[in-house]
Amino acid sequence: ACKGRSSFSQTGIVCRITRPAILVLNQETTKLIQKAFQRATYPDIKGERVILFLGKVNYGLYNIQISNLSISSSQAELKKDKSINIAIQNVSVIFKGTLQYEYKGGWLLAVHQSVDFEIGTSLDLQINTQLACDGGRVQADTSDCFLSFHKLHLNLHGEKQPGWIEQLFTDFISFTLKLILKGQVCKEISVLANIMATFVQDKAANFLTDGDISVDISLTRPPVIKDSYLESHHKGFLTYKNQSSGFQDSSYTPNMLGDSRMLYFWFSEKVLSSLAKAAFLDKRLMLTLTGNEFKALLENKGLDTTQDILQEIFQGSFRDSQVVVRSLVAPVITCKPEGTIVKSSVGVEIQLLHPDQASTVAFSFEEDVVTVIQASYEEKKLILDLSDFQIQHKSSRSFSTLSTSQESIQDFLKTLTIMVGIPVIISWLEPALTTLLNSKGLDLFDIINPEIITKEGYLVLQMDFGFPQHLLEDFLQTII
Ligand SMILES: CCc1cc(Oc2ccnc(N(Cc3cccc(OC(F)(F)C(F)F)c3)C[C@@H](O)C(F)(F)F)n2)ccc1Cl
Repeated sequence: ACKGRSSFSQTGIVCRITRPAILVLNQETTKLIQKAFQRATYPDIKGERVILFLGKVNYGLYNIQISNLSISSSQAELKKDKSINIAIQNVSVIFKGTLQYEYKGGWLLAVHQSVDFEIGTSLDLQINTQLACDGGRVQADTSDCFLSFHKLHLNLHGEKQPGWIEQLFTDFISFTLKLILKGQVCKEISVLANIMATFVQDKAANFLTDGDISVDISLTRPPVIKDSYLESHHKGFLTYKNQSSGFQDSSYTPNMLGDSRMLYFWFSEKVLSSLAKAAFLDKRLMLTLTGNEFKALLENKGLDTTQDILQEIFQGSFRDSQVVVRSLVAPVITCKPEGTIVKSSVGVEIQLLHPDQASTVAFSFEEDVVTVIQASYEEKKLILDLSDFQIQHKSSRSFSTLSTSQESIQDFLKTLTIMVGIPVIISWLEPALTTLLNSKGLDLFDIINPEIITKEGYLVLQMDFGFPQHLLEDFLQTII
């Protein structure tokens, strides 16, 4: 994935992160930069110089460590078709270590000194991050990384040291130290950036996997960076029991998403349909009600449970029976401005339970159902509203003679499907999907005013968010 031509045609999902989101995410940049400084290792700096009147002096700065680090502020901005530029001001660091030097004094005199030092520095950092695609995964390239030093000041402990040390530090050591700092800190930043990219990729992949069902989120092209947003394009193919099924979808265009909300997710209806298909194949689209639950549902919809037809089907007792509702085919999902349209064929079986005998089917019927659903997400719960429906009676079979006429049976079943069938399926789906999303940790995110919008052929999730502290803590744990 990703090598060569940009294949819009394979894109099933697009994630767009806009400038307002970058500003929120930037709040935590300083923590990551601190981590980079702390992780960096600072090698010893050794050398020898000929010093006037002293001859050849061997010196070395050993065990250089950070003793104090503070960062004042950072800015992040998007550079169209180029990079995410992060500028960090006034990083002030204090390094400590031991300076050792020796030289041959007069003909016998050899001087060997070791003195603790502190080096105070203050610098600015500029990281121009480019996003690329590497084997279908997001890769962050932070090689365009540089430091500019405001000050570099050596402070030697103990009694007054000879002036030539200060000179040596100013002329030479500070130059070497700057090189080392730039090399080590920029290397750590690159390491952290790629650990972060991997972390998000893996978290995202986990988010879109449940049991044998998963969505292939490999990139179909390198992430795109514009002035007001950046976005990644993903296949969105379904993988069920390791069988991947693709689709051709060339419908995404950038103007389908805005840039006023922080986060946008674009889903092709084909992705939704293939998820429904996987759920069907995975035998998830069925639910069983006890006779009493069914009776209670009828009652709270005001249906008369004593009418003949029910008495005949249930043979007088709801108690020893159960109602199995299931999808007979993979539902087909399409998106329209009115909502998400779900076309499916529903089978209902009324089974009589006999003590220590197999249950028998007393009655069964099938209906072709088309429903228009509007989804929303409030208080960390998914809400599915039925905005329209169509029912086509397909067939019904009774395993005992019914006195009621075929005509009125069909009417009754239609009413049953409308009044009970569809509502019970929706009120089962809502918590089931909410539970699934929360099992992935969605409820941990601070999602602000999420909107679920359907248009011709696609669905858009758009939202603002509070910084996912839990995610950063998770991430910082993964890096020692
Ligand atoms: C879970 C959201 C999601 C991630 C996808 O895959 C990836 C893979 C790599 N990077 C991304 N980015 C988008 C993104 C935005 C918000 C959250 C998020 O994941 C997460 F942080 F919530 C994770 F913990 F689940 C991922 C980033 C990509 O757009 C960029 F910026 F790197 F180019 N998405 C594909 C679809 C969906 Cl719905």
